[in-house]
Amino acid sequence: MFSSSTEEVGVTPECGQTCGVSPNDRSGVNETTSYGPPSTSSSSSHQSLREGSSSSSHGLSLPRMASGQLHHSFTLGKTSSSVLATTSDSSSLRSRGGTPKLWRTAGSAGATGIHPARTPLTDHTVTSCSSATSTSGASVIVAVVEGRGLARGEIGIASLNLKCPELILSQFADTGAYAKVITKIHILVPLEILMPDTVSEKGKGTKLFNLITENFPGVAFTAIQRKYFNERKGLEYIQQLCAPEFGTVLMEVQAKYYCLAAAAALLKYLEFIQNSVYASKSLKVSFKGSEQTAMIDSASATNLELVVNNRDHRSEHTLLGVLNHTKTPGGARRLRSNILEPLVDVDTINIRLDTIQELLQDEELFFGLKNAIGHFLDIDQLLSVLVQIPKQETVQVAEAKITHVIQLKHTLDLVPRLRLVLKNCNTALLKAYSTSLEDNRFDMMLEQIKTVINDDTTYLKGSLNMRTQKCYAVRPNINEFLDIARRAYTEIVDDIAGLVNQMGEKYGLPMRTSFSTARGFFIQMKLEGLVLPEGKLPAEFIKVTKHKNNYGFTIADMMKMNDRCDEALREIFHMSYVVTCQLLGTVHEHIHCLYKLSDAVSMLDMLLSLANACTISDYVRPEFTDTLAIKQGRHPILERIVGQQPVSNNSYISEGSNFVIITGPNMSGKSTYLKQVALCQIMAQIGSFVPTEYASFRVADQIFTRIGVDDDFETNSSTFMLEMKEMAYIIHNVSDRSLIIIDELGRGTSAEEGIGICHTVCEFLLSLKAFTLFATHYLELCHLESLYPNVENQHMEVQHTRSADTGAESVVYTYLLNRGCSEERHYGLRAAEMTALPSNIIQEAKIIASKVSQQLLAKHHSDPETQRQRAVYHLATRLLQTARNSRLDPDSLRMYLKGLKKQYEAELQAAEPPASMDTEEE
Ligand SMILES: Nc1ncnc2c1ncn2[C@@H]1O[C@H](COP(=O)(O)OP(=O)(O)OP(=O)(O)O)[C@@H](O)[C@H]1O
Repeated sequence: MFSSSTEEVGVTPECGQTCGVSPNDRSGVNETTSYGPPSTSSSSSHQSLREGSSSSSHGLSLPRMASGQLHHSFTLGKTSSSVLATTSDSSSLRSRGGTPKLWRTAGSAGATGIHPARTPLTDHTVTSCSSATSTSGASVIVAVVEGRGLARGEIGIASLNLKCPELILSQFADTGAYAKVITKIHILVPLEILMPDTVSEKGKGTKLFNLITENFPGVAFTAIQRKYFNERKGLEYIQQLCAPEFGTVLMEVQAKYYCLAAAAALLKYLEFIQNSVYASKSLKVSFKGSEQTAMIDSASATNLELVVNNRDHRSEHTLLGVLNHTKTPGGARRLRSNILEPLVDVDTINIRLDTIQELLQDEELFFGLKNAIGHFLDIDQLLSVLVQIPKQETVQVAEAKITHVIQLKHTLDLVPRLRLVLKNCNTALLKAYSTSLEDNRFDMMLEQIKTVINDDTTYLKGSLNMRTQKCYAVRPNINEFLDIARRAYTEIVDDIAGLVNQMGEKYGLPMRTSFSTARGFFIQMKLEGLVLPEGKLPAEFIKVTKHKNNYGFTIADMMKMNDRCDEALREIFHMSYVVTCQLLGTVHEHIHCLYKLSDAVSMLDMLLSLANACTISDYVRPEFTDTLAIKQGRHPILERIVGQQPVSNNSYISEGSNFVIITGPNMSGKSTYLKQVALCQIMAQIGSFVPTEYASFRVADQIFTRIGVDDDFETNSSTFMLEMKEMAYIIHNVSDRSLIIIDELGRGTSAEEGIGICHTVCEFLLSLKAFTLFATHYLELCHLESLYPNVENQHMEVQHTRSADTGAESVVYTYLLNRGCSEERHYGLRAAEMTALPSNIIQEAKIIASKVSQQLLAKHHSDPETQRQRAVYHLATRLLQTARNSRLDPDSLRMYLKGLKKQYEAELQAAEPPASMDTEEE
């Protein structure tokens, strides 16, 4: 069967030379006439390559991490139910039976919560992961360790992306629901999680372990002996592996024992599972505390559909989908991680906004940059493979190495173009990137590469194209045997084209040569208008497949030629590998400048993407003040879904009015409005323009949401428990600079209890300076506005129309937000009227509902505690205003305060029982 990667070579029966592999295409290859003796014996070196000989025999001069670290590869699918004997040296970590002693996996996932199934981490896993957003594309291994005893709650995390050679460390305090750990791991999209084996001793897991296995059921979990979580070893590893330009991280982490311990276990584990080790001084190591970014817990990220759509995981109706116009995998990854962890530093945000503004104003720069960036490959992934030293040398490794050199050349070839585009830019960030790209290491590497690799060798899409590039990558006259092998290869390819010609003529059929990685060369024929001799395919056509509108097949001679072709290629790749290894050895010392390039390309790609989003819809540059003020804000995802501008709304939240209660009937747009505010806030904090006419934000250090899940997939009790857990998390973690979105709290229980919970939660949040938007169906909560000066009631307006024919009333949703509490009553019953419920039931329900609400209202107004609270808050507000505005002299102020005291006493007397005056006297 033909895969979609099947390529047509374009060889027509009359043009056998157009396979793209003709020697005429490669200047110089055919000109080689004298072949001196080989520098190494062709047969012996070839043999050693197959057998996985030591790299030194091929002159591979990349430094190894340490001697004695050439471990055997092993099968990861195997599990061991017991911890093998422990010894300290690394060689003893190797299992005699093939399973290393470093880790253990539980015998049964059910009993312990350990998931024994692990995804083998092979080269294939590394290279086949391409999605930046889905878990299927996961390539990050995370090690997590928690302090014990008094240090419980102190968490150390180390993670390494197999596609990006950056070791990220973090350490922070996290107790209770361990929301920070869970959120951090969610953001990393792990392929595998490592923890010390002590987290699940005797079948009983620690709270953190249970939470992690519950939250990441599809992620492989591996328990590693606790002794490998060794901070001293972690520090040694980092000293050994960290690239010099990131050396300052050592100062940051040297006393952060838990993240160092996690790093030790992670790096030791990676040594075993990957068939390679990281070269010395090659890794980017960074410490990411939680203070530089705003914290968005994973439930909130899900509620707001930041990177995944809740209904359809493949849908692009997410904030990432709206903003993602990136051209490179690195850019997409950066955008995703920024959305999940927006910035908190206003200066950095403004620098990004300046850049976007410049990109929007300067069309030439915008398109120039877009073109330059669009050709870059995944530089992180390239770096990752370049800084790893394979422990085995196989034909695949050799072929991959040549590809990496071609990719490196392709990448470096693009640098001058990028420099040129950035040359005349004005804003700080673009200037900084322009300066950082002036680094002459890029040119030095390219010069060195060009001494060995052909000038026109470049990265191309398509398996045959790349095969050709690899085949002719090394310049002629560098290795005589290579030139001979290439000549042989070219001849075989020409023979194949000739054979297809002959076959076409023999049977009078329109055949053409095709190529796919799986089949090699084969023959293709269009089904359309095909008249077969004797109505069937000739018997010598074998391995026939039918795909779409084509027959694919081969013949015995062609299969033999394919074998000869492969043999010639093996020779070519082997000899090219030796040359490219030597080349990489010489450029290796400069390779770290690619970290700079990767940073520049991913950031520029992300900013271009954000600028691009502004050209699709009308976005404006946000400001940062102490107030959240939005004029005509729109929901960015809804706008994308409906394809036209949704109804826009204003928002205003300030310190003096930091709690907004939003009421309105079902379907009136409350949830949409709440999410819109949070999404605009996040967009602004990643440095994006926002879908409004004007917007000012107060930087939020945390964004919390409590948004109801769909009733149909949660039972009432579990909905309620979830609500309570989410609220508990908010209450424990909220700060004065948080943004909180709460939608329909307390609906998973009785109305009375629901109102009680909402009331108490509101009062707690009202004591903070956090900005809160609280949507509810409990109209009783609107009275908080009269009790607290910082509460403001708003409602979603609806209109009623009556049909002239039937007299039936219907509701028109305006989606407009207005001041005050909703006037709508019993809208739930009105919604029920539209269903098949019998009318007598609805009438009865209306009567009961009206009685209950009258009783509740009367009870509330006569409640002494409510009156006392009202008096206290009136006094507090007046005192606050006086303190702020007063220019009174001391005597007048005293008189004024006495007056206030009398007024307060009078208000208190109206409430029963009388309250003590102690507090007020003070
Ligand atoms: N500003 C808007 N402009 C256009 N359409 C909107 C707007 N806001 C909401 N809608 C539409 O109305 C639908 C219902 O909105 P939403 O779910 O926000 O209502 P709600 O008041 O939260 O309802 P409920 O109380 O039942 O949860 C949305 O799915 C959306 O299609």
